[in-house]
Order: sequence, then C-alpha cells, then structure tokens
Amino acid sequence: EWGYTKRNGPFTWAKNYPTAAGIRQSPVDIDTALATSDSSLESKPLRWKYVPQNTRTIVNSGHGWRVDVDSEGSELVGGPLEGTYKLQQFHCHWGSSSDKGSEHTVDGQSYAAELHLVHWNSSKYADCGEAADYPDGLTVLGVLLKVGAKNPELQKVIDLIPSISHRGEKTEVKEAIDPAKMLPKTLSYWTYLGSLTVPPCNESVTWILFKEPVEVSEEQLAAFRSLRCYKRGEECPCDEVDGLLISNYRPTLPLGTRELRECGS
Ligand SMILES: NS(=O)(=O)c1ccc(NC(=O)NCCCCO)cc1
Ligand SMILES: [Zn+2]
Repeated sequence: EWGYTKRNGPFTWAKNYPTAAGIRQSPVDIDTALATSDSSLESKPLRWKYVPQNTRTIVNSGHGWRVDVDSEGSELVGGPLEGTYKLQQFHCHWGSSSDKGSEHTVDGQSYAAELHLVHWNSSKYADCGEAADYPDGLTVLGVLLKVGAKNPELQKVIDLIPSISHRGEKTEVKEAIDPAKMLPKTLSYWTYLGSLTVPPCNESVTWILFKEPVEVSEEQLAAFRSLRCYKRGEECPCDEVDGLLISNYRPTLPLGTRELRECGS
C-alpha cells in the first residue's frame, strides 16, 4: 500500500502507478515569473456555491483526513473551467513541522499545509470516479495554509479528529462545515493542468491555486499529525514514528512545457 515513508513514499509510487511518472503531474513549484496573465480568465470570474449542510462524513483514509460531501447543490464555474463542476470532498496535506507541508510551492517556498477542495465535471460525467479518468474531469481548488491565528472553520474538522484516530474510522459531521469559509479573501489564483497528487495520480485535474494563504494555528497542525496511518488493533505497518501521519505531502514535479496562467495580482 502506498504512503509517505521511505519504503512506500512518492519516489516508489511509479512502480505500481505508472501514471505517477507522467509529464502532467502535480504538485509543481509555481515560478511566479513564468505565470502569464490571461484576459480570458479575468473576463470569467470564478464562482462557487456550496451547501454547508451537505458536508456529510469525515474519514481517516490512512493518508490523512477527508470530508466527503453530497455533491448535490454545489457548483463551481468560470475561470479556466468549461461547464459546471461539483464539490466531492475536501482534505489537507501537511508536514512534520510547519516549515514544510504544502504540496505546491511558490518560488521554492513551502507553506505549512495545503487544503484541497476536489470537484468533478458534472456537465460531462456521471460521478467523480468516472470524471477522474478524463483530462477535463476534475478541478481542485488549492489553498495554501500558513501558521497564524486559529482557523475557526477548520476547527470543526479538528474537533472530529479524536474520533477518527485510526485508518478507516469515519464519523458524521454534525456541525455543518462551510467550504466557502475556508477560502482566502482575495481570489487571485494560478492555474495549470495537472494530476491527482496521490496514486493513481490520474492526469485529470485542472489546478486552481489561490495566491493568498489562509491562517491555521500550530495547535491545529499538531492535531492533523495525531492521526494514525494504521487500523485500530493492527500493528503499525509504516516505519513512521509509531504510525503517526506526521507528513503527507508529495514533493514537486517539473512543470515541463505546461502553461502556467494567473488571474488577479
Ligand atoms: N490531492 S488531490 O490531488 O487533491 C486528490 C484529489 C482527488 C483524489 N481522489 C479522488 O478523487 N478519488 C475519486 C476517484 C479516484 C479515481 O481512482 C485524490 C487526491
Ligand atoms: Zn490533496
């Protein structure tokens, strides 16, 4: 089973998931000097609608926490997107200390963590699983997280972590979490064509990474690291410090010949 340790981490994934060695992989370093501003992006503002009551369950996937959402009623349109995308889930990536942990980097700079809101193209595909197999199937809104004030919306996730401490555990999200409240105030972003950052690393993601980081506290990051990567009652398979999920980010891959566009300053 893939993971983030030396034995099963990102540099081993291509063995079982050949797409991981592709040329449209994510994450990448955002070289801001390479970004081209694009009037067509400016003319179609990104617009989203989420239904907080539709955030259903939170699960420990073994690779982190994930909040699964009932896609009905949600929508994301505009910017680089054609058609309508629906929210499927959101999750986070972090590091063993807050000097690293984001998946995308900006001019070589890592952030403490990165939040991903995963959407699928409901104009063309029946569900997320199908959409994940097509180059225009998915869109992920990425939010860089930096250490600062406690994040009240993310605190609703943190409060549920003790009940999903081991892999496979899940629980109902009783207090609605509003994804819109986890987005930054200014909506400037970079966008490029990439992939899932975890196996099977499908090259089916239009990435939209907001420029403005959002704050999260050290204590909240510490709570993320308290998740375990193994099932309750089983011994720890990974050689991670007693199976704690202290780090779950993929290092950056080359942008190659892909275009990097930006919208807003
Ligand atoms: N880290 S990430 O790139 O935001 C990401 C997004 C979706 C998924 N998985 C996903 O959408 N699964 C549904 C279909 C998977 C296809 O096998 C995993 C990682
Ligand atoms: Zn992710």
